Amino acid sequence: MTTLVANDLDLRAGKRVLVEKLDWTVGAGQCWFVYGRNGAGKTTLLQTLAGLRLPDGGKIVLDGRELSDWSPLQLARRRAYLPQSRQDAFGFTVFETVLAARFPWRSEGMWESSEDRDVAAGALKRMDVLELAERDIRSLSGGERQRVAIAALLAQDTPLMLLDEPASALDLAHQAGLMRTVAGLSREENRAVVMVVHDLNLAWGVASHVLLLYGDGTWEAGSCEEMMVSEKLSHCLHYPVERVSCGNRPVFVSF
Ligand SMILES: Nc1ncnc2c1ncn2[C@@H]1O[C@H](COP(=O)(O)OP(=O)(O)OP(=O)(O)O)[C@@H](O)[C@H]1O
Repeated sequence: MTTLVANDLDLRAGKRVLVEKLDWTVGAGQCWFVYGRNGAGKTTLLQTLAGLRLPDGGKIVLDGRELSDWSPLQLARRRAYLPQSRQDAFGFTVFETVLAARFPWRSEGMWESSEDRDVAAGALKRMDVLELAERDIRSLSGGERQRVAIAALLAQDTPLMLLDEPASALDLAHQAGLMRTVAGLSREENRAVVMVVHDLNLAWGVASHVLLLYGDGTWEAGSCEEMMVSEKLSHCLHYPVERVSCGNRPVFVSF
């Protein structure tokens, strides 16, 4: 059962305080959405949670051990991180790209096992890109490339998943499919998920919790029901957001 704890966490960028004294726990089976306007510090937070950047104060503890005490290999088996953007310098195939995410699990030598190949193929299928397996990664559209990147994250098969704007390049149907996948990962597979998304309507029904970053160091964290209310969202996004009812679910609108 994985647990990620931010303890008195400070994040800064130059002279700006992005996050101050964040005390926050992400548990197995929880799905956290992180909201904030551009520059609020969402990516900085995810990079810090992934262990790719040191905190400016406080600490992050994963499964009882401070993040900086984990070896890169141990960490790669515990958490997967989807960055906001990526560049492909080499002409690997889609399948090779996803297979590379299995590297932390290769027990002996450099060669992948049949299990690694099965997991990679399963992740590609789950993201609806299996038919692209033999294509040069550089030939994909933006949305296809994004789905392959998410497949690589799934293939890494970690109890903690950190995703930075995974839905940004996806069409409506694939956004919905991604949200179903994420909901399944947290609810059925008991993974801990932290996700940055700008679309408020994608969160409902998928997120169990929401972290609001107000951009001046302050923050609020709580259940989806508590956090996703007009007043808090409008304050967080510096733009009026109305929560209205549509059938039996709320919809978030702004003009
Ligand atoms: N090396 C740096 N020096 C100064 N400022 C920086 C540096 N790196 C990041 N920043 C600033 O830190 C702030 C937070 O950046 P971050 O990428 O975390 O924001 P974000 O909430 O993810 O934004 P977006 O929604 O645009 O992706 C931004 O204002 C950014 O310009």
